[in-house]
Amino acid sequence: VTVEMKSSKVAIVRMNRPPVNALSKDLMHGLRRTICDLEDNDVKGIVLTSSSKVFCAGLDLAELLNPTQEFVSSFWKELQGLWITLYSSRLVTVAAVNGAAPAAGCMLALSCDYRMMSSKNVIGMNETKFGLFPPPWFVELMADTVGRRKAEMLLLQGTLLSTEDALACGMIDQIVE
Ligand SMILES: CCCCC/C=C\C/C=C\C=C\CC(=O)SCCNC(=O)CCNC(=O)[C@H](O)C(C)(C)COP(=O)(O)OP(=O)(O)OC[C@H]1O[C@@H](n2cnc3c(N)ncnc32)[C@H](O)[C@@H]1OP(=O)(O)O
Repeated sequence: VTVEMKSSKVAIVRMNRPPVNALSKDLMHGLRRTICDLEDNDVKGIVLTSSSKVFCAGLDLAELLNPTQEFVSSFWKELQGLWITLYSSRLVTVAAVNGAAPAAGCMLALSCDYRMMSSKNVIGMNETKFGLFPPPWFVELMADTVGRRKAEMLLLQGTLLSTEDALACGMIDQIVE
């Protein structure tokens, strides 16, 4: 995770884990630590973005291949901790979604106060496409953002929306070129 101060009050927080910013336990820990440190340093707002062409590919599936029970438990704790920290942060949080944002990548964006996204990208929770259903707090984030019925349809079908469709249903707030 890298931090660039745009002024004394606003920080650009970039996920920097090539190639796709898959959320490993370490990346989630780094993001949470960074947000907490900025909160402690009188910063007012952050822009969460990526230093590569993918915003965030969701959970690191490689790390979740044959994990120990202990690892799964600590991974899960880190994921919940990151979500709680970002969602409940006192900072004004803006997601600058500058690449694909599937699954937990979408969760990160929806946990922010405002979402801008570049065109020709995709965002959504596609978990059902690989036989899983998103955790309840992902579901609530989606329902709070686009409405319960729309969320139900998107989640059941594991839809990844284009930038334009995401704007149309309120999943994002602005398209930025
Ligand atoms: C703690 C226990 C948890 C258990 C879970 C149980 C319950 C919860 C239920 C579900 C929760 C799920 C949340 C998730 O986030 S799951 C992750 C879902 N993510 C995806 O489906 C995205 C998959 N990736 C893509 O679609 C594309 O890679 C992407 C559009 C992001 C980028 O495309 P691009 O063409 O640029 O790059 P690729 O060539 O496809 O990939 C490059 C490289 O990166 C690897 N990779 C991609 N995504 C992941 C990933 N999520 N985790 C790990 N690695 C990933 C890909 O394999 C390539 O590797 P290599 O071939 O170059 O070695």
